[in-house]
Parts: sequence; structure tokens; C-alpha cells
Amino acid sequence: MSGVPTAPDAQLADDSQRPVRRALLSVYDKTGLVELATALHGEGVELVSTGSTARHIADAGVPVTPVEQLTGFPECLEGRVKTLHPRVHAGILADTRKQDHLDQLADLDIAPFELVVVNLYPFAETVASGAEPDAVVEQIDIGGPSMVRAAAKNHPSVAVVVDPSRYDDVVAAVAAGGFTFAQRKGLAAAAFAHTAEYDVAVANWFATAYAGTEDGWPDFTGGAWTKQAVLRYGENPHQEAALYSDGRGVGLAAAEQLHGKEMSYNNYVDTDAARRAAYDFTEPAVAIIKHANPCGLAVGGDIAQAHARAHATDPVSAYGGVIAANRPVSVAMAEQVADVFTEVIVAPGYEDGAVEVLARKKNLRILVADRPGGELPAETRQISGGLLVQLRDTFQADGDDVASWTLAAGAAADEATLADLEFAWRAVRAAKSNAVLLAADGAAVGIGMGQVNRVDSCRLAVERANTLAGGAERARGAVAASDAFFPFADGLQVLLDAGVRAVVQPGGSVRDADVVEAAKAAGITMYFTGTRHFAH
Ligand SMILES: NC(=O)c1ncn([C@@H]2O[C@H](COP(=O)(O)O)[C@@H](O)[C@H]2O)c1NC=O
Repeated sequence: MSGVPTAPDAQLADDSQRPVRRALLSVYDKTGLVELATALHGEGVELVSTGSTARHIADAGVPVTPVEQLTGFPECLEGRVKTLHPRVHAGILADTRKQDHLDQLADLDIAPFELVVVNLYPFAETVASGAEPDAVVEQIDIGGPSMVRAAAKNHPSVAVVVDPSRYDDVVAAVAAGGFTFAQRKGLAAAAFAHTAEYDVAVANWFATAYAGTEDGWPDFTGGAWTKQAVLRYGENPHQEAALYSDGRGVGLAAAEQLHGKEMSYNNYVDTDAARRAAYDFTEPAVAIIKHANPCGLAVGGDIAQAHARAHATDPVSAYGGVIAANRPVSVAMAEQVADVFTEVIVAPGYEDGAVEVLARKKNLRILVADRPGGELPAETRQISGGLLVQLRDTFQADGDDVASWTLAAGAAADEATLADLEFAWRAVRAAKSNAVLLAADGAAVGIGMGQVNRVDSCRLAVERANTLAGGAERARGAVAASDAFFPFADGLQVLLDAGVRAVVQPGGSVRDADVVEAAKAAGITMYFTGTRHFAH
């Protein structure tokens, strides 16, 4: 067990400030470097630095010792070896609380570092630039992470900084007599998170783009998530919760909140579902979501009309809903929303005056979030002991393009009916399976969702269509979409009995013939898409 400290942590813990006498600087990103070096020099700190970092510092007239002078060994192999030397690493790794380490340093004539400032080669940025593999591999930093990890491990003696935005804190701490143990622990945690994130990016690239598998799924997949907010609670008040971001600055996690109460866990879940539904349409569209299911969904000539129609889907359930618009919110839409108790509204923007109208509701959370783009193609769901990964469900050209539909029963639909069928087909995937959605004039009028059999979804869709608009029988004359095939004719029969005049569904049941027969007998139009859109 030689070399392994035997003293328990408590005995080693040292909360005293450690004056910074010597710092090692090696940064790819030179932002703020000269200011930092100047300030450290002003505080009497001796600076040691690598290649171009040292040149930057020296060019600013600040004294600096090139690392080669320290190691007695030239930087070589195109910079692959600069700081990988015992004189550097012993200076970083010596635990200066231990007399034995101090004695060894003295014998070796090595001075310890109390501060290490490093930032790494831009690996992820090089991948994103589409560079060739050799160029990408060259940007895997080796010496930098070694120093960062060494300094972070030795945080009782050394402060490590990996982020130029922290340089002001560094200068303040040095001027105040050094970093406290708590500060060094915090910096070390950030440093290990930084190298872990860096290595995840490298490992993911190797496992996918560079050394991918025959089955197309990487043998390893890693993620790096940074805490963005502590939430009041999770799905229920007894569950603690927080929001983490993947740091790419896209999607709902990157939304800006303009007004209202703090977002809750359920707000995020519902807002994500609302955005997904609204952005399934190219024309102005609004989705109103409750418990991750739509209770309102419509397109319109403008966003206010889309909202008015979406609200009319189910005005009862819209109370306390989450609204997503796929266009900037107009003042007219804002006036409509302001009349209804709403939890969240999210949009790509707000026309002049719209936020002011919405903000009349003190608690309404008003979010602005970019239109979808840059999302990863795969999505994940945790199961006990594992992670399911699948490619996102999108509207693929095959089956989702109306031109590819097969007429399975009745006469070909006229243009308006076809437009409603296409709307219904796009809308139904916003509802949890089994889902059946009735639509008329570009708006959902009855949605049956989350049922354990399709007949019940049909019944629910019809009942809601016929009861939620002041007694108007909206199922009669509507069109319907089913997210998956009808296994029997019974579900379809519920729709036929209610007066639905056209249906779109994937087809593919062993009893398709029975289903088609029922449609023909009722004289309605029915299309098969050949594609289904379950959402569990
Ligand atoms: N190989 C090494 O010994 C080594 N030591 C430090 N680096 C990196 O070199 C960069 C700084 O180099 P320069 O000062 O020459 O710009 C930093 O991003 C640092 O993380 C190294 N480069 C790559 O591994």
C-alpha cells in the first residue's frame, strides 16, 4: 500500500487560504489571457507557460518562463508533447500538506504550482466543422486534460481553472491571499466535469463517426449534462427535481422566460409536447396541451385564428393548459389567451405589445424559444437498469406524404377533405396511443387518447366532439385519423355511426378486409398511409 495516503480525509482537510506564488498557464482560447497574466504578475505570481500562450504573455511585456526552460526538454511532435514531463506534473501533484512531498520536491529541485490555468483543444468544434478524421484526432488534447486532472486531484494544494469567464474570480482570490479549500474543491469539481464532458465527446465520436459498428448503433453512448435550474419539485411535490441542459443551447431547455412564475417539472413536460405538436405543421398552428396530451390543436390563416380554433377543440380542458404557437404571437392572439387561465405560453417570438397583453396575468409563464433545429436525431427513455434509444419519430416522406396514400375505400377525397385528412394525420401523433382524432376545417374537434383499446379511443373522440362545443354534433361530417391500424371493424364502426365521412389510418391489420368492407358499406372515403405514429 506504499504511496497511498492512510490518513483519513478529515485529518488532511485544510480550509486555509493558500497563497499563489507560481502559476502554470496553457490555454488554447487566449480570451482574457493577457489581462489575467498581467494581474497575476502584479500580485507577484511567477508565471510558467507553454508555446503560444507564453508568446502572448511575453508580447504583452509580462515576464514568463517558457515550460521548456522548466523541463529542459523541447516541445516536440507538433505540440503533442509540451507539458508531459515529471517536472511539470510533480509540481502540480505534490500534496504540499505533506512534509514528505515537500522534501521530495526539494530533493528534485522542483517548485510546486498553486494555480493551473488550462483550456483544451477545440475537439467538438473541429468535429462540427466537418474536418477530416486526421484533423479531428489531432485536436484530442492530451497534455491539457492531464494537467487539469492532476491539479483537480490535488485540489487541497492547487487551484485549477478551465474557464476564461472565471479569470476575474481568480484575480480576486489571488489578491485576497489565495483560494480557500471550498473554492479549490468547487474549481476541481468544475475541472473534472470539463474533462469528463471532453472525453464523452471524444468517445462518442470514436464510437459513431470514426469506429462505428456494423449494426449502426454505437457500442457506447455518453452524455454530459449541466445543471440549469433546481425546480420546486418533480411530477409530485414529494419528488425533488432539477433541470439539466446538454449545453448545446437548443430546444426548450434553452428557452428564455420573459414573464411569470418559475417553470415546474410538469410545465416543462407539457411545453415540450406542445412544441412538438405545433411544429408538426408548416402553416400557422397552435397546440394546447394538458398532461402531455393535446386538448386543442388547429391551423389557421394566422396565429390568432389558429389559437381560436385550437381553443374551440375543447374549451373546458384548455383551462390551465400549456400553449405552443409555431409563429410569433400577435396582439390578437394574446388578447384571446389573456381571457383563459393558462400555465405556459411558448412561441418563437412575440409581436410588439403581445407580451404586455399576456403579462396582465401575473403568473402566466411566457417563454420564447427558437423553432426546433439542432436536436439530436435520437431520443432516449430510461427504464429500470437501462436506457432505450430510438430515432425520433418524424414525418417521413414515405406514408406521411399525402401523395403516397392508398385509397382503400370510397371515392377519392376532394381537395378540402384531403387537407383535413392531412391535418388529422399530422395532429393525431400529438396524442398518446391509442389515439383517434376527429377534425374539421383544420382543427381537431374530438380527440380520444391514451386508451387501452382503439374502440374506446373512437368512443372518446366522438363523445368529446359532440359534447364540448355547446351540444354541437361535431363528429358528423368530420374526418378522422387513427395513429395505428384498426385491428377490427368495431372501432371504425363507432366513427361511422357518428357520421364521420372520411378516415385516414395506416392499414396493415390482418383484418383490413373487414375494416375496408365496413367503410365501403357506409360509403365513406378511407386512405391507408402505410406508416403509423404511436406515441406512448
Ligand atoms: N501535449 C502536451 O504536452 C500539451 N500540454 C498542453 N497542451 C495544450 O496546449 C494548449 C496550449 O498550447 P499553446 O500554449 O502552445 O497554445 C492548451 O490547449 C493545452 O491544453 C498540450 N497539447 C496537447 O496535448
